[in-house]
Amino acid sequence: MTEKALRLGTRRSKLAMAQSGQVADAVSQVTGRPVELVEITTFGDTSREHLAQIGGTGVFVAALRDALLRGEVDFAVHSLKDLPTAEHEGLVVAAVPLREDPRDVVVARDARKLTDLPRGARIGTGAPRRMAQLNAYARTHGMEIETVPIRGNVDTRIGYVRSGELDAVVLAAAGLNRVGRIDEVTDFLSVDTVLPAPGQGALAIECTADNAELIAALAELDDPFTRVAVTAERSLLAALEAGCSAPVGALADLLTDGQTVKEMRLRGVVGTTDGSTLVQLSTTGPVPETHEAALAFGRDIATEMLAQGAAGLMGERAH
Ligand SMILES: NCc1[nH]cc(CCC(=O)O)c1CC(=O)O
Repeated sequence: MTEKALRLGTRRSKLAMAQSGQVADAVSQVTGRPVELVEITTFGDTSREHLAQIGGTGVFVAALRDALLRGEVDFAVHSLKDLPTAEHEGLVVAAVPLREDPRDVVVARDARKLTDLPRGARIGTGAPRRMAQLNAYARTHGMEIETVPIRGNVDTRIGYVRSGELDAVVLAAAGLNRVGRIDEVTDFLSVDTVLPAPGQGALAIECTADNAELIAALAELDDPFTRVAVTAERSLLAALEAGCSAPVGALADLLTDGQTVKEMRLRGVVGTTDGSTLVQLSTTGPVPETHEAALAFGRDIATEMLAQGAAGLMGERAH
């Protein structure tokens, strides 16, 4: 006798299907139940407009959440960096699994690294955060680059390089890993060069708040430090009142002394897309032991960033 399958709501994109498939296997293991993928089309999948022009956060997320709240699916998997920072009534993030590589990477023609792209190289990215930091890096390293706004799935974006239309594109390592194309990376960008988006590389497994049994089972897939880190990063983002398409980077990591964990470091950056101005900050402190403490960690650095003029740099975010 087989138990009733759990329904996992997922977008249809290759990346969403890959990460949903991986989570489905893990959930099947901890619950002992089969997991069935239910495809849901989102506004983000059908809109031809640039994400930055759509403006609002979470365009990919809304349809999945509607399906959860209507009871059409039992849980959903989101890329944490695409999840709005505000909590959603009636839903809970039941697990944040261990984060994978948070870095941004370059896929360039002729196996080039960022530093050996030709003068005037055209680099594709739709993210103001990436534009701001790439342009800032170019300015301070005597490079001439042109950032070109693009969007689309991994295949489309890498396609611009293969067709010769662009010299390089910048993507998240985690996404390429999940769709099995990490071998095409020609440069892993140091987070000192490009700080990733808050939550990049991490997933959120969400279900309805009344599903106690599933919440308890999913808790086994939670990685406590990843959750603390992304909570602090997202709190920074929220305190800057910036959305997912804002030019904000943030990354929390652990500072260790040999084997002993000493402190948590949280780095944040915000800038203008032309890279002429960046506000960058880094703070360290005791690893937060509560959700509240993780939120405060992010809020505090955001306050400092605002004091250094961060707000004025985000005026361009809406359109
Ligand atoms: N912006 C879209 C997006 N949302 C999540 C990922 C994959 C990486 C992740 O889960 O953090 C990507 C692709 C990318 O930025 O290259």
